[in-house]
Amino acid sequence: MMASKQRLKPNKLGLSSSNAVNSPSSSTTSSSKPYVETSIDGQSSPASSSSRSKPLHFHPDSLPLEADRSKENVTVTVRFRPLSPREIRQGEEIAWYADGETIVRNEHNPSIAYAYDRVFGPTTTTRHVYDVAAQHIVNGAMEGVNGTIFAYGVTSSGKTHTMHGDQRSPGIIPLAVKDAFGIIQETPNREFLLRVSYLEIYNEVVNDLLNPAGQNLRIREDAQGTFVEGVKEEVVLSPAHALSLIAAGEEHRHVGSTNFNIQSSRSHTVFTLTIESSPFGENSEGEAVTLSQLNLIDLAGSESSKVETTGARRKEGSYINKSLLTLGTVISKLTDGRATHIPYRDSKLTRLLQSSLSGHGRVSLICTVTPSSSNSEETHNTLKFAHRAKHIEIQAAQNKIIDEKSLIKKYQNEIRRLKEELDQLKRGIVPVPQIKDVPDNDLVILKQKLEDGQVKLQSRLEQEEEAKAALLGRIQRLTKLILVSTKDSQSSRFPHRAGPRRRHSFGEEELAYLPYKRRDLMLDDESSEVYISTESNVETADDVHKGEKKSKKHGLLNWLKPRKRDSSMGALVSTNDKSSAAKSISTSSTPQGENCNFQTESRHSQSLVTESSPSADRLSETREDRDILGHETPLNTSKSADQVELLTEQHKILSGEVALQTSALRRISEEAARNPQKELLQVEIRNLNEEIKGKNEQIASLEKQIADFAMASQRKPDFEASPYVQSVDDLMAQLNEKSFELEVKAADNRIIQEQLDQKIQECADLQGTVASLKQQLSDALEFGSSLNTVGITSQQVTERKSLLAPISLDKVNAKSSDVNDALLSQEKVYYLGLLSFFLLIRLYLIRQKGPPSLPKLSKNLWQKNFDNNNVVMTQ
Ligand SMILES: Nc1ncnc2c1ncn2[C@@H]1O[C@H](COP(=O)(O)OP(=O)(O)OP(=O)(O)O)[C@@H](O)[C@H]1O
Repeated sequence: MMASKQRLKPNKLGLSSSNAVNSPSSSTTSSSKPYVETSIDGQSSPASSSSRSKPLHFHPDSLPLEADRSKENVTVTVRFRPLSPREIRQGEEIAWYADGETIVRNEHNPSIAYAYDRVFGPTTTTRHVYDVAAQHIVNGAMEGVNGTIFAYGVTSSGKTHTMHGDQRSPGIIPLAVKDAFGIIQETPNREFLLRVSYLEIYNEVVNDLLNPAGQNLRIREDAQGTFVEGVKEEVVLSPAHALSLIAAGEEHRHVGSTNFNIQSSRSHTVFTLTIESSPFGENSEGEAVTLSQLNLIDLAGSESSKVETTGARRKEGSYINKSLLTLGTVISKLTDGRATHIPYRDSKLTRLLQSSLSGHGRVSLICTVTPSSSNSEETHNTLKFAHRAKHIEIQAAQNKIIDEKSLIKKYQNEIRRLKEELDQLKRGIVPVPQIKDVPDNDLVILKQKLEDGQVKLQSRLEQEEEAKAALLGRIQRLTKLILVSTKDSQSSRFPHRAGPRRRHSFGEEELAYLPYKRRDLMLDDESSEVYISTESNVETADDVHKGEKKSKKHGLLNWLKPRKRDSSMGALVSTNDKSSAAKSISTSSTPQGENCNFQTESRHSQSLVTESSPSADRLSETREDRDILGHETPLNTSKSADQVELLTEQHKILSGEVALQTSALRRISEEAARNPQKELLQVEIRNLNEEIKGKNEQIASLEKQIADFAMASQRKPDFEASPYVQSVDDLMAQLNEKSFELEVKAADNRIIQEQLDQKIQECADLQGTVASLKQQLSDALEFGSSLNTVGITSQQVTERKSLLAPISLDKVNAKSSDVNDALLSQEKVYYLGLLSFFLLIRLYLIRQKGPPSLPKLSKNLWQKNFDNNNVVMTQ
């Protein structure tokens, strides 16, 4: 309908539609053609004001570090959507139409017309809109120039369709994300770090869509402009990764049903891609970093007072209208040379867009409009808004580099520092002193030394291994975040991306993050096919389908390899080395991915990597895998850990996908329950169920692989080849040898020790005997007084006592043989003394009583003997 309308109304100015542009440069120059028709508000058309836009080419090497400012205007385009089934049924007429490529004209009053950089009719595909209205902004952002693209229009005019799109027609956001990664792929001489944030402004409150805890965030300002404090930023590694984050964020976005749109956006969303890049390769150290932001904004739609809303919807609507009104005022003031105060602070939206609107980056405004007569007034307001915006001048400049703010610099520095630490650690492994030189005479000391050495060595090795593993892990994690092209910068045929860029079709896993059919659920939308009936849309669907077919099982999740490892991390594999086929693991996380089984791939055709075919993507994956699995790389020490990390990463992503699809399934099932007649929903449910099943199978397979890796790495340590391991091996051999010698000597030692123990025991026994004898002696001495009578003086007793003085156990222990000798001689003396003592007592008793049987003669003789004996004893 609209298409035919457009044909019926040829361009009055003869602007041929063959001028259709495919490049941003032509898009901005297209409006330089004179167009003097006066618009309804009496202003001259803004068409000519954009002529200062310059074509953009990406020459990373020639990027000036200082700002290269040139004046240009906001790119303003208008996109018509087709009449909706409801509007058709209600017999709505067309009130506005696209007259050629740059003019919007009023059907009822043809003199009312506005010119823009480009006007897209209802049959135009989002891809085409992207090429004209967005690609140059994305290019600029990748060069270091901030960019903002936003869709503005009344409710249900097609903003979300344009910015997000669905699986059949991906929107500006997924296309921009895809393009950003495509640019990295084709820029081998720079390395990039990409991170994303996603927030919404709902009822004048800023919420973080990537972090449900981040509610009511504050907008702050610093030298670089306004920013949201505490918003979560995620480093992204692939288009699918970024899109999965958006999809997850969308789950938290406020949407609600209105009279016009069953899924109307009730909040403005801002998706920000922060891009850092620095030269890559030799001698790039210390080079400057560019940092820029690409803001992709899906505004909530302004609502006409005719819309019957109540309660929460009305409140939301008034917040939405107020913020859009402020946006309009800000834009008016910006274009009014006399305005002194720009009311950015009057709404969160304008406050957030302050840097962009005040001319510090490129801006593309895509105004979505409906042709229907019932919305004629709102459409006219949108057109006037777009008209005003066209006058905003911008001075886009490449961002100055602020090192402290640059994450890529921080990571690069940290990687460098960690590598130095790692080198130091490697150098620090010195062989332990040669224990052969230790004299053998002191067995105990030797044994002690060896034991100490063994313990120390063991703990030192453990510590060093832990430190090394931690360092390597950190280096790898950081390195993975920095993206570089899989192209060889030396051999690249296009060292500086010039000419038309290849177009990357969407792989299935990227599409998986887009709604199957996002918002074709307009009220009374009976035939969802109405919107895809135009030839261009069919073409898109075909494109996508072809893309799907081509990239089936060869998704682009790991489309780019993370930064190549440099020599200290492990040399890059020679991609031309056909001889060494490497075992590779599929890193695809496509729903129909190949279960990550090992497969052999020859490492040929580096050039293929530069092609856009999914197989090329596949090759880049393979190359990454080789780096990780790398039989060639000295990073063997961590390959298993890497693989497990990779598989775990895939596991996480797949689990995320399953969670998302499960929630989509829930929503669609609810919808199907409400509309049982809609067969399409049933088909969708079946498809989703199958996909979820397939992914669950993949998850199970990944889990198995992770477990297998864990077991394999336990069985086979990876340290075999390193010099570190060799020195450890030498030490262990030495240690074993010495341990054996020690065993032998320890056995001898044990025997000697046993003998010694025996002697000590004997001495102890003797000492016991001595003690008991001493006791007896002291008992006997209690008879001291009576001893005097037999002629033994106390001095004599003392002398004898000293003869029997206690024998120190310590002395015995120190010199056991001497002690034994001494004891023996002391024993003799002691026993003699004792014997004499008993004899004396006996004599004394005999003398007192006399033996009853002794004859007198004998008695005298005994007395004589006693006297003699007494003389002997006293002498
Ligand atoms: N160019 C288009 N081609 C086909 N269908 C479109 C187009 N633009 C919008 N639609 C359809 O129109 C409906 C409303 O679009 P959409 O939800 O994108 O509007 P919106 O401006 O974002 O609305 P709101 O402000 O209420 O969120 C959707 O069903 C969408 O699929």
